[in-house]
Amino acid sequence: MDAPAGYRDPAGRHGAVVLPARPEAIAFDPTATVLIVVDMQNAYATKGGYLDLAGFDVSGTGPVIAQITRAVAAARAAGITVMWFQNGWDPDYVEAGGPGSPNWHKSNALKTMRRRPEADARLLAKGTWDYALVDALTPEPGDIVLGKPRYSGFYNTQLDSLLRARGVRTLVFTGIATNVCVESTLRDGYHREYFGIVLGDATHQAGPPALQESALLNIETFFGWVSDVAAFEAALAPVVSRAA
Ligand SMILES: NC(=O)N/C=C\C(=O)O
Repeated sequence: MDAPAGYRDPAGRHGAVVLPARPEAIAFDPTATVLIVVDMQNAYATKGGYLDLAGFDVSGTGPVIAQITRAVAAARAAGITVMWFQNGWDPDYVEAGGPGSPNWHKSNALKTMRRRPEADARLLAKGTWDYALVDALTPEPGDIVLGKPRYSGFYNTQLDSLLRARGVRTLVFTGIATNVCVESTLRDGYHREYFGIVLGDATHQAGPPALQESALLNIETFFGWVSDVAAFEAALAPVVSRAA
């Protein structure tokens, strides 16, 4: 949907499109927006990957992959940069931190490897199948692929510089897990003055379904906006047809 004449996005710019969302519609300028695909790695979305081995249900991730495919296509057609996050560490797990790091104690990947020695040195290690993006989702030239060592994409990465250098103000999120890396990154973005939007049907939780609901409710209440893929496609349609 095009914005009403003279409409400015929340940062005061013209040229915005308006996305129906909860708790209210949000305007964004496609030229100042990135679509972020969070951690769509085998670890999080494929049976036999980390989450599955750690006992989380990944049976619902197929539809999420399909929705992300649609969101990525819509973003590309509208000229929106697509960023792919990959969560994990070097093969020696130096970046994971040792017992002096809370990550060593809380990461269910590290805990699973300690509990299940047969999985050792496989989970979330760069260069492994577990770390790789799922086959169905492939970055293209012009996309940005960013590794990250903790839940938030802002922590110890170049994300903020990459966004600021491109004049980005709005982050549209898809991926896994809604309640962990999506929410952590969106919250960190909020504190850095980025507008965060989650396409809820292109995300999946780690844990019981109630966590999906509560993460989205928390985000829409305190940190950002929640919409869906069909609304994102429809909002961008005029931009795409102008570009064609
Ligand atoms: N990508 C994520 O949201 N990760 C969630 C849990 C983990 O990495 O242990």
